[in-house]
This record gives sequence, structure tokens and C-alpha cells, in this order.
Amino acid sequence: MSLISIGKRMPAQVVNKDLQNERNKCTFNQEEFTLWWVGGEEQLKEKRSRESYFESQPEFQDKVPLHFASHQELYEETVRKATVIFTKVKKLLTEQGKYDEKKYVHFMEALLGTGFIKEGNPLGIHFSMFIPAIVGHASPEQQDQYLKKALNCEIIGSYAQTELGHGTFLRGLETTATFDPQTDEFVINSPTLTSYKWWPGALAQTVNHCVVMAQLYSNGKCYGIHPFMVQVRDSDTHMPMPGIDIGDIGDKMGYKGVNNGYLGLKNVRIPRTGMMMKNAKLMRDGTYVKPSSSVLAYGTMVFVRVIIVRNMAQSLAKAATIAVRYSSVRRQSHINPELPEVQVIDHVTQQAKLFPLVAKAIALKLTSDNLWQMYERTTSDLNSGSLDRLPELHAIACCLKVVSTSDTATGVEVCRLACGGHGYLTCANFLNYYSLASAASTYEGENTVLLLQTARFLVKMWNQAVQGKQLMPTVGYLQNYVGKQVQQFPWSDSVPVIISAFQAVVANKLRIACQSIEKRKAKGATPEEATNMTGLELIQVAEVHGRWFVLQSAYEMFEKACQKASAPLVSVMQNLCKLVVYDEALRIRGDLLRFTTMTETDLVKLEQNYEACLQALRPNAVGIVDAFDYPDFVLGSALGAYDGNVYERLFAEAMKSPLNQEPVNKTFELYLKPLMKSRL
Ligand SMILES: CCC/C=C/C(=O)SCCNC(=O)CCNC(=O)[C@H](O)C(C)(C)COP(=O)([O-])OP(=O)([O-])OC[C@H]1O[C@@H](n2cnc3c(N)ncnc32)[C@H](O)[C@@H]1OP(=O)([O-])[O-]
Ligand SMILES: Cc1cc2nc3c(=O)[nH]c(=O)nc-3n(C[C@H](O)[C@H](O)[C@H](O)COP(=O)(O)OP(=O)(O)OC[C@H]3O[C@@H](n4cnc5c(N)ncnc54)[C@H](O)[C@@H]3O)c2cc1C
Repeated sequence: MSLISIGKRMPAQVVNKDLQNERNKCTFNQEEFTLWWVGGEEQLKEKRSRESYFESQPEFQDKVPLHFASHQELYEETVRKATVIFTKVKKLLTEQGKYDEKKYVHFMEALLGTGFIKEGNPLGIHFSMFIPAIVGHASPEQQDQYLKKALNCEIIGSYAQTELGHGTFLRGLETTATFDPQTDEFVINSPTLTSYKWWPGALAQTVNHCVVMAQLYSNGKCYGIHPFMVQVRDSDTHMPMPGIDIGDIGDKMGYKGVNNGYLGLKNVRIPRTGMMMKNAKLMRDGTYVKPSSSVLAYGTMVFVRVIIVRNMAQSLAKAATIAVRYSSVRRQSHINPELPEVQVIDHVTQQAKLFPLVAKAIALKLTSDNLWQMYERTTSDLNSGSLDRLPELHAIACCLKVVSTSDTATGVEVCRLACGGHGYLTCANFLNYYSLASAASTYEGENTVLLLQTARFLVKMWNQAVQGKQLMPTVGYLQNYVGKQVQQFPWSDSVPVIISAFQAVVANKLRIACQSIEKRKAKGATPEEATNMTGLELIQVAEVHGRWFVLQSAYEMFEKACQKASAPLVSVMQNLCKLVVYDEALRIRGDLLRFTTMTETDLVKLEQNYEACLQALRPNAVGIVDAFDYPDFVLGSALGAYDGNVYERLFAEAMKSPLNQEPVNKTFELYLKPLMKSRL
């Protein structure tokens, strides 16, 4: 099959000359890159036909951009769009007969992640958490009862865990589910204001069911938090069910379409079988049957953290696409006064802002593929009763969620700045990408808290390494560093050696952190106090471990891809890999100088190598972001469109402002004129 025949979109309008020149410079076959990026011919064909289909549907065209709508109008419009999407595609899910996680995730990413609804999808949580919670927590009989209905959207649900008073410390949740043996029911209550559920997506007005996390009480004993299926609204009238107090938590920085809500429960009765019983169980007489591990109740969060890493890579790639295209069209200032003003992408400082982000987006995508494979292996082990690798998956998913969300939020902001004043306009669409990444830094486990979870695992692994025990693969490298003294790692500027130097940094910092904990304990601190006092060291260790994993994954995946790629693409891939590694290394140069044999001369060489990568990437910058293959309606940006007609698009967007629909606004008569006429 010819590489350029897979439904490639062609721009309808004349392309900006500078952008066209950039495309003419591209040294590699973009379609070959795209096939690799999306995972193959089938995936690309399916993606393009899905996008063309949705792009052509009149139901998706906004007459007025939603950022001009009120809170209520925006909600109503996003629900309309969300239901159009899912009415058209729910057949796909139910026709497959049985739940297949791989296909499901693909579907979810395709429809939720591609930006069909820029402001956030009010049915997103139904697919990203409610259905995964049923799969992860419901017994086979309960899955028969709920899963098909949920896939078919006959019931629409949310995941209600966070409360007004607690989001992080789950053992502190206050909602209670008390077993009543007389009636074989649970009675669910929110005993205090702080126990009100607060934040769950789509909870306010959209859903009629919820997986509610509550403290399970039976025979006077508390067994900790467990998931319960609760119907919160009537299926026909959508009125709140008896005992349910439910509503909207108000406007937010972003995610405005997501309809986050609150929920109070007063003596709400559900059958005993409404407790999700795949893991823990409650018998008819109130006897509690423990799960094989108490952390299985946290399973849905691991799944979503893995998915977040995938979504962040895409968001960063989209933001970088917008900024790289705009930077090729925008001309500002002279480098040579004899020549015309340059494209801003020719300023080396602009290249240093954007090109590492392009490389980082790709590295995160490759990391997410690697993480997904780990997730699949661990889930398959769990299904056959082995929990051995769950702590490792939890630890790596936590720090990768942190690195991907924080780098994406920071990266989108860098892209916005790189677009100067116009980047600040809502129609540039950085606001949506930023607020999605920024929200993801908080939800699904606040980032600092998650780094501490990774650090907790690393400390445990270090202590095991000291005892000579076998370690799990992602931390196996610690074994090489066990010993009392800081070990200087032999530096060289080859990519694999630099990646190993990250291991040396983690191991040595971890050794020091563990020593700090021990010293603090020796001075009388409890283990928890000593850990809290060592918090700053611990989060640094966890973050570098996450960054090492990103680099290692990217390196291995690039190497694999290079074995099959054409020579021009190999050269592009090798440069991208070097760029992301050098960029990350320069960010931790202080640690490298401290824990490796790197000298001042080596550092200068690293900086020169980094600059050489920027220069090498320059002719292919537009080619690479084009090869990400995001159609204009998915990017949703006046600055990043394929044709590069930036100024025409900015003008057209301004014309949509409601304030431009009449020559004089009423505030003139009401306020301005009286002000001008008033005499003191
Ligand atoms: C579109 C998106 C919408 C958003 C939705 C949401 O936000 S929904 C709301 C999202 N909300 C959040 O994400 C809330 C964030 N908060 C949390 O996830 C937890 O409460 C916590 C992990 C912070 C602490 O919990 P704790 O005080 O119970 O824990 P502890 O520190 O005492 O550790 C006990 C043991 O458990 C282990 N372990 C812990 N988690 C997992 C796991 N998932 N898997 C496996 N293992 C796990 C841990 O390693 C430790 O093992 P060790 O060392 O003993 O062998
Ligand atoms: C857009 C959005 C969507 C959401 N969707 C949902 C949803 O669908 N369902 C749901 O149940 N929830 C949802 N949430 C809630 C979200 O999961 C929580 O807000 C999140 O887990 C953080 O908890 P918190 O708000 O209690 O923060 P807090 O824990 O109060 O954090 C406040 C500060 O305290 C620090 N801190 C807290 N504990 C520790 C500690 N142990 N060590 C060190 N520092 C600590 C944190 O680092 C942070 O700096 C959503 C939130 C947002 C913003």
C-alpha cells in the first residue's frame, strides 16, 4: 500500500507561504512517521475516517464559540454534543458483545481524548471511571447487571470518592454504608457537611448512578472504604432519589463542560448486593470477607493514572503543533539587518522553548505505551490471583502521572508564551490544554502526594536491596548502588550512559534520604515524623526516578522503531531521542555534577550537543508536528491551523464576539455617557 494513500486530508485553502516552505524542507516521509505515531495502517485509517465523519457532522459546529456562553448554556451545549457522539458510537461498544479493555481504551481515547468537546465532556467520567470501576470492582453477576447497561448508556454514572473534607487521605473519608441485617440492605449516610461528596465529574445534573466510596460498617465494626452502586436520580424523571441531595459545585478554572457536583446521602437504602463484590464481600449474615489485598479498592485510580499519561502526551503534542506552526508563520525582528524580518522559529531561544517539547511529547507517548504494557501484564497477574507486581505498577504510575501532568502544564504555558500576545487569546486554545493538564496535576491523586507514594516504594526497595533481596525490574538498578558511600558514576556523553547516570542520581539521592530518615529516627522522631521531615529529598528522588523511566522507555522504543524505519526517519528519531535526553540531563545538571564524574568541560559539551540537536531539528519541525496528524477541528486553534492563515483566522474569531454584533453597546447610554456628562 502506498504510504500517502490512507485518507490524507488536504487543506481547502491556500497555505501560508512560509509554512509551505517549511513543508518543502522536510527531509523524511511524514506518512511513515504518522503510521509509527498512531500504531499502524489500520489505526490510521480508522482514525482518519472517524475524524472526517465527526468533522462533517453539522451537530458539531459551534455557531458561537462556547467560551462566550454562560455556565448553564455551556453545560447544555456540551451535553448535547456528548450525547450526539455517544448515540452514534455506543453501538460499537455493545456490538462487541463482551468488554475488551484494549478496544475499550482505544474507543475512550478516540472519543474523549481527541478534543471533540474542547471544554470537557460531561459524559467523560462515565467512560473513564464509572465503567472501569464496574469492571474493577463488580463481581461477575454484578457485571452482568450493570456493565452492558452502562456501555449502552442505559444508566449513566460517576465515580464519587472525594468529599468536601478529604480527597487525598482516603482512610479519612466520612460517608458511611452500614449494613442492616434485618432488611439485607446498606444504609448510606453523609453524617457531616465535610462528608458531602464534592468534585465528582458529571455528578451535578448528568448522571443517574454513582459508584460511591464509603466506610463499610457491619455488626458495629468498620472495615474501611468500599465501592457501592447508588442510584442518585430517577431513570425516567431524572429527579433526585429519596434521601439524595445533589447539585453543581459552581464555575471552575477549566473543564467547564464537566459538570462536577456535590452529593449528600441521608438514610439512602441499597440492597446488600449493591456493594461491589469482586474483591471484598459481605455475606447475608453480615460477615465480612476480606479481599486478597486492601489496596484493590484503589484499583480504578491506577487505571486512570495510566490513562492520564497517554492523554498528556497527546495534549502536549497538540500544544506544540500550534506553537511550531505559528512560529513559522509569525515574522518578528531582524537577525541580519540587510534581510527581511525572520520567522520567529529562527530565534534560537524560540527553538529552545519549542523543540524539546516536541521531543518530550513523543517521549511521553512512548512511555505511556510501555506503561500500558506493564498495566496489562499486572492486570492479567491480578486476574490469576497474583498481586506481586501491583506495588511496582502503582509506584511507577504515580510518578509518571506527576511528570506527565506537570511537564504538560508547564509545556503548554511555554507554548502560549512562545505565541506572544496572540497566545493569550482564548481562540488560540492554550487555555483548554493548560486547564486540562493543570486539573490532572490535582485529580486522581495530588501530584506531591503521588511522588511521596513512589518514594515510599523506593525507600522500601532500597532497604530490600541492602538486605540483598531481589528487586522488581523497574528498580533493579538500585542493587548496583548498595553500599555506604556515595558512588561517582563514570560520565560520558553517549545517550545510554546519560540515561544510566539518572539511575546513579536516583540511587545516591535515595541513599542519602534513607540515611536522613534513620538519623531523624535516631534523634527520637517516629518513622512517620522522620519521613515527613525528609519529604523534600523524597519527592526529588521520586521525580528523577520517573524521569529516568521516561528516558529509558523512549530510548528503547526509538531504538526498536529505528530498526524498521527508512534512513531519513532514523536520523530524525535519533535526533529527537538525543534532544529529550540532553534536555532532561541539563535540567538536573547540579545532581549530575554531584553524583557523576561530569566536569565543567563535559557540561559545556552537553550544552553544545543540545544546541546541535535544536539546529538539526529546525528543518523538520513543521514536518514532525504535521506528522502528528491532528486535524484543525481537533486542535481548535486559530494559531495552529494547517493552512497557517493566522491573521485571517484571528480576525474571523474576533468577529464572533457578541460585543461585535451591534455598533454601540447599551453600557454607553447607561454608564459611559453619564460619566462623561457628570459635573463635580
Ligand atoms: C477524568 C478524571 C476525573 C478525576 C477523578 C478523580 O480524581 S477520582 C478521585 C481520585 N482520588 C485520589 O487519587 C486520592 C489519592 N489518594 C490515594 O490514592 C491514597 O489515599 C494514598 C495513596 C495517598 C494514601 O492511602 P493510604 O493512606 O491508604 O495508603 P498508605 O500511604 O498508608 O499506603 C498503604 C499501602 O497501599 C499502597 N497503595 C496506595 N495506593 C495504592 C494503589 N492505588 N494501588 C496499589 N497500592 C496502593 C501503598 O503503596 C502502601 O503500600 P505499602 O507500602 O504499605 O506496601
Ligand atoms: C477537575 C477535577 C475533577 C475531579 N474529579 C473527581 C471525580 O470525578 N471524582 C472524585 O471523587 N474526585 C474528583 N476530583 C477530586 C480530586 O481527586 C481531589 O481534589 C484530589 O485527589 C486532591 O485531593 P484534595 O482536594 O483533598 O487535596 P488536599 O489533599 O487537601 O491537598 C492540598 C495540599 O495538601 C498537600 N497534602 C495533602 N496531603 C499530603 C500528604 N500526605 N503529604 C504531603 N502533602 C500533602 C497537597 O500536596 C496539596 O498541596 C476532581 C478534582 C478536580 C480538580
